[in-house]
Amino acid sequence: MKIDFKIEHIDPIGQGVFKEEAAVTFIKKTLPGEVGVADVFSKKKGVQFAVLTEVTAPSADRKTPDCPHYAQCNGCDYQHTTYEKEVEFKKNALKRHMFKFPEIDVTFHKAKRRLGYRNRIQLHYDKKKRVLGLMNYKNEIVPVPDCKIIDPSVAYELRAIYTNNAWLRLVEKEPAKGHLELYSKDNNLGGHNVKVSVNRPYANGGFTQVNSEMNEKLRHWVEKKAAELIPHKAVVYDLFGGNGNLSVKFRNPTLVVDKYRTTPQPSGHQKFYSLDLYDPNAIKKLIALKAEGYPRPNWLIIDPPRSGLKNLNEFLNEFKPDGFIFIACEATSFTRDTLGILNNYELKSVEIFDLFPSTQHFETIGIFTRRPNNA
Ligand SMILES: C[S@@+](CC[C@H](N)C(=O)[O-])C[C@H]1O[C@@H](n2cnc3c(N)ncnc32)[C@H](O)[C@@H]1O
Repeated sequence: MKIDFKIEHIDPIGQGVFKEEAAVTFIKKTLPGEVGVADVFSKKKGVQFAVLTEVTAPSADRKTPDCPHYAQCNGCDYQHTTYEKEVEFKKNALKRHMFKFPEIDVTFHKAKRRLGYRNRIQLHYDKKKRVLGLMNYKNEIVPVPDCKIIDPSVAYELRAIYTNNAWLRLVEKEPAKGHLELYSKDNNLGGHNVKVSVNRPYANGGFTQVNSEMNEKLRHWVEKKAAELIPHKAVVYDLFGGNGNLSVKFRNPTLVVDKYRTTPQPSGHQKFYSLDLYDPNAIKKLIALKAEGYPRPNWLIIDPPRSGLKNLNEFLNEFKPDGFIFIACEATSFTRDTLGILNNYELKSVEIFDLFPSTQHFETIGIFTRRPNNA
């Protein structure tokens, strides 16, 4: 069904929002004030999603995307405007989304590079259709041989596996449909050590941040904040800590907890513990560690996957940390998980780290400290 739209604003996941009395429609790759035509592909109780077909009155902020696949591919969301505008839309979307929180300024940490930063890409394949690429909104595979957000070494390998459908050889003995992942072992730091894995779990070998340059910036920022806020001898639990990335530069004794025990970086102050933090008994298991000589935490670093940590309040009620740093990959899980704890914890600052420029994603980081009445 075709509809005429006029966009009001951009939401936290990069979609243009068009409001009418009967329905709210979300349309990607549009800009505030733009008028045009879109095709509705999903509709449920006054909420619908549409794909852009024509912009009849473009915004002055619209520009030609750098990537030739942008119109078809679902991987990027902001290449139709400048990076300055992307930054503004992301910041405004978060502020609008946090309307129930105390008025607090949001500090935005921009990326130096908007393109050529990702050190990995995961592609879907279908052998029968001889197609390899990223999914579009209809779950069809769109070939992306010239993807512009991956780093040059991954881009080089990507073009090589597309040339004469070379990828078909890689999946010869594999199921008819599946996925490939190309990843730079040098973490986009200028090397050419790109590996391809076929039908292995995503981030095979353990989670690492896809944007090494911005990850470095984030790590330094967390280190600086920890030095300012966390007393020297305080114990830190780095929950959803992966390989200890965020707490690696701390001086505090730190327990890194993650379900998928990865290769820890050698670092004297960190200990590693493998635990499913979504397990209903996770808190009990953490408490039991005391008997094994792990002191209870005074501060928490919490960096969950997109699904967030719905029972954050249970962790806080049990450990009563003096404070915690919450790092959310989704603004929606940030507000959902932390809104209910504001009686006991004060939100001191909110930052955005743009680890995923050109796309809808960004990291939202809140620092919370315990209120004096929450003994
Ligand atoms: C956003 S990453 C953050 C990792 C780490 N803080 C970093 O900066 O590299 C989320 C982490 O959660 C871990 N994870 C996913 N599900 C989990 C679970 N159920 N219990 C514990 N950890 C989990 C993943 O292995 C991953 O390391």
